[in-house]
Amino acid sequence: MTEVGIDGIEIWAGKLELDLAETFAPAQDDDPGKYTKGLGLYSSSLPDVYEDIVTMAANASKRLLERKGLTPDDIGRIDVATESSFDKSKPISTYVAGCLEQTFEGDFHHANKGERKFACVSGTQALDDAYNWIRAGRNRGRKALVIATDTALYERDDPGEATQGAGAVAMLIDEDPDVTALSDAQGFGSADETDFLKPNQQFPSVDGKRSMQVYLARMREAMMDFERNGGDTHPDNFELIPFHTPFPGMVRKAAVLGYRHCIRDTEIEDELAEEIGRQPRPEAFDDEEEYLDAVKEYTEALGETDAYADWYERTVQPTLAISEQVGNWYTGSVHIARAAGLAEALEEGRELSGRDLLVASYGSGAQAEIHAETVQPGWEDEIAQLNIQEQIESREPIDFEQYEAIHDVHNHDAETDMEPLTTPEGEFVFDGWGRMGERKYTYVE
Ligand SMILES: CC(C)(COP(=O)([O-])OP(=O)([O-])OC[C@H]1O[C@@H](n2cnc3c(N)ncnc32)[C@H](O)[C@@H]1OP(=O)([O-])[O-])[C@@H](O)C(=O)NCCC(=O)NCCSC(=O)C[C@@](C)(O)CC(=O)[O-]
Repeated sequence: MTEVGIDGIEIWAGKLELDLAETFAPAQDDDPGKYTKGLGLYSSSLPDVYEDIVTMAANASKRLLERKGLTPDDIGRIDVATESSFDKSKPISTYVAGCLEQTFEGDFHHANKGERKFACVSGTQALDDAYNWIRAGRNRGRKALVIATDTALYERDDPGEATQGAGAVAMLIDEDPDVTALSDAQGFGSADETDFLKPNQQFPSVDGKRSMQVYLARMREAMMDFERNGGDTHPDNFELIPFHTPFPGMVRKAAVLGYRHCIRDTEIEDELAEEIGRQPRPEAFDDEEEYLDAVKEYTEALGETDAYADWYERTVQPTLAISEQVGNWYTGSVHIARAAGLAEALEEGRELSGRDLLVASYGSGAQAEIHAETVQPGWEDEIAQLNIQEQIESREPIDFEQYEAIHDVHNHDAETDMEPLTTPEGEFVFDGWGRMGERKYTYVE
């Protein structure tokens, strides 16, 4: 059967840079180590005055379509995943198509457009929808444009403020893809949770500590479902494991638990037995608390082993290279983790073609999804085109006062007037309001 998957990726980062250790930590009276060592974050990317989820999505998409030599006629679907939508009826994909039609010949009038919502996991769900549409043979030779775009802002002084970020990831989904082919096997872990939600409000209500527990619980469920579904989870069989990355510290916590789960009853557990013993099994304990204490002790010891450190260094650490500089991009987060991992692998000259990735997506509320992807022969050329590191380096650093003002600019309830801090060039910009309250966009040469 023809492979279906990601044929191209482009990333657009918000143009402003808030340095967490140098600028944010002192203003919050915090030790910088909380951000850099604890959360694993160095800076956040934030949108300038003229940027929003539409401009970032349209700018990433324009670059992707141009690079792939495509016209609107080649696109049969535009799916946008976001949890920062400003419109409860008109999907963001229509705004994005409107932008692109300003610069491309033709239009997207025959493309099916929509918007996906399930917190951060909706980026992966949109990918899934596109995959299923092509697999069902309803695409008539056309490709799907899947975009994950968010401005992840929290209420000022919410603990989540440290993890903010803004950016978009545009992905082209097609037959015979150049980057990765998606597998059919999937695992889900899904439950009605109230850990992070936005009931008719722009900024989330968050129970941060609980959200971390829910993330871990749903990931575990998804992993077990994936295994029941025939999915292979032997840790040595994956070159990279991109996780949803609200902040790298969260992934550090998930990775050691995942590794413990996946080495159980494998030769890796046997080889480590001499050093740290075998994993505690519940049947060996009369008391659940004693069992859980033993598991905690084993996990801490496992995290200190060379076997774990080598595995983490090879499969997980490379996926964090973008997130640690840009923060949480919600729906785009796991997709920048994939791109970061592939970009690091390319730089190191790793041969990944034909090898597998295990992709672990998550959205609060809450649902985790796990699937495998196989890296395709064209991945090196595709990944070499990414310019996200240049974007990160050329962001405009902002001081705390500017940060406070820019947070207000993007706060739907605040009235503020601020001059942009950067000058747009060759990109779509927000250009004021239309007669029905719609946002308007224009292309700046
Ligand atoms: C995550 C919290 C709760 C943390 O906020 P907090 O409570 O202010 O931070 P903390 O005090 O727990 O410190 C964070 C870590 O830094 C350490 N630390 C402290 N000081 C230092 C120091 N000097 N030197 C070194 N380390 C230091 C500290 O020990 C801790 O590490 P841990 O104990 O957890 O390993 C907050 O940022 C938050 O509420 N974030 C938003 C929610 C979130 O990101 N949850 C993640 C899971 S849910 C998810 O991923 C879904 C999401 C959020 O993306 C939304 C969606 O799906 O739509």
